[in-house]
Amino acid sequence: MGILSVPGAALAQDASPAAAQAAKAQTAKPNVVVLATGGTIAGAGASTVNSATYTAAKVPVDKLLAGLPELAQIANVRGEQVFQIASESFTNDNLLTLAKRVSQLAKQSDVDGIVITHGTDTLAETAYFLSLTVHTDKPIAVVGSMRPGTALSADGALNLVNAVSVAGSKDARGKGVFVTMNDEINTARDVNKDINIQTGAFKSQWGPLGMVVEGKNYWFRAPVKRHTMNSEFNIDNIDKLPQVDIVYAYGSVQPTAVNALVDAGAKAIVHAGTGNGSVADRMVKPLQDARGKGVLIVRSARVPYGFVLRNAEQPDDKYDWVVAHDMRPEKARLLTMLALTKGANTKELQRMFWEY
Ligand SMILES: NC(=O)C[C@H](N)C(=O)O
Repeated sequence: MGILSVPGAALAQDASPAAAQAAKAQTAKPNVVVLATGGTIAGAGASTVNSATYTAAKVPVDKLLAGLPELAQIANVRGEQVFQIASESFTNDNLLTLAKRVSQLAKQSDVDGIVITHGTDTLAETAYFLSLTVHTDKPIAVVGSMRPGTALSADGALNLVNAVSVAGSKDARGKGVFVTMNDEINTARDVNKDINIQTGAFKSQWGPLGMVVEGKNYWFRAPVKRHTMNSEFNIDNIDKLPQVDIVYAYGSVQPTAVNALVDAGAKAIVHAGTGNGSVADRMVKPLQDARGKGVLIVRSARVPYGFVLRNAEQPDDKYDWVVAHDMRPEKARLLTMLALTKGANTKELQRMFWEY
C-alpha cells in the first residue's frame, strides 16, 4: 500500500492536535438520523410479483436500515420509529409531532442531516410542511417508495441510500427540504406525486434541483422561495393547527360541501377549481357568504400544472378572496393553516402565497 493511500498520511508532516482534528473531521462520516413513519417503503407483499398489492407500514426502521449495509459507507445512521402508518392516514397531529422531532434533532450538534421515510401518498405535503416550519440549514430529505421491498425492482433501497447521501452532504446545506426519489432531488415546495403506479412518480413542474448518482449530488438549480431558516413559521411555537378544508369542483357541483364545512367550523376553505381556478356560478354566492362569516376563501386549481392568476376568472379583490398561485389544493391548505396560526388576514395570506 502506498503512503498516499493511508488515511491521515498528511498528519506525518504536521502532528499538532488542531491538524489531527481537522484531518479527522475531513474523513469523518456525517451523522444522519432516519425518522420512520411507515408507508410502502416499509411495506411487504406476499410475493415478488406484488408491486401494487401489499400491506404498507409493516417493516420496522431497524430492519430497514439493517438490510442496507451500503448506508454505513455514507454516514453514521441511526433510526427512530416515529409512526408506522400509511401516509393517506396522516393527520395534522402527525405533522406537528414529526416536525417538532425534526426541529429538535436539527438543533443537536451530533446530527448533520435528517431523513424521513414516508408513504408517498401525502409525502409531498409533509415535505412542504417541514420546509415551512423547521428552522435549520441542515439538509432534510423525505423519501418513500412506490414498490414494497419484497417486490421485483423495489425502489426503496436506492431511494433511501440517496436520501441519506443528500442529508449527509455539506453541499445540500441551506437548500431546504428535499424529496429524493427515482434518482432526482426535488425541492419540497414544488414536488408532487403525479403518477400512482410507477417509480418515477414525483415531479416538480419547475424541474428538479438535481440528481444523485452513485452517492454524489449533481445540482442544477436552487430554490428561490422562502423556506426553513427564512420562514416566518416556526414549529417550536405551533401546538395546534386550525381547521382548513378543501372543496373540489366538478360539473354539476352543488354548495352542499361548502355549507357543511362552514357549519363544521372551517376557518378557511380551499376551492380546488376547474381550469384556472374557475368557480361555478352557483358556487360564488355560497363562497361569498362563507367569506362574510369570516372564513378565508383560497382559489386553487384541480389542474395539476400552471398557476392561478389573481382577478382572472373571478374578481378576487372585490370578493376578498386569495389565490393559491401554483400550490395544489392540498399544499395550499397547509400554508393557509400556518398563516391562520399567525392570525393572517387575506392580504397577508396572499403575500405568503407569493413568497413560499
Ligand atoms: N407508495 C406508498 O407509499 C403508498 C401508500 N399508500 C402510502 O402513502 O403510505
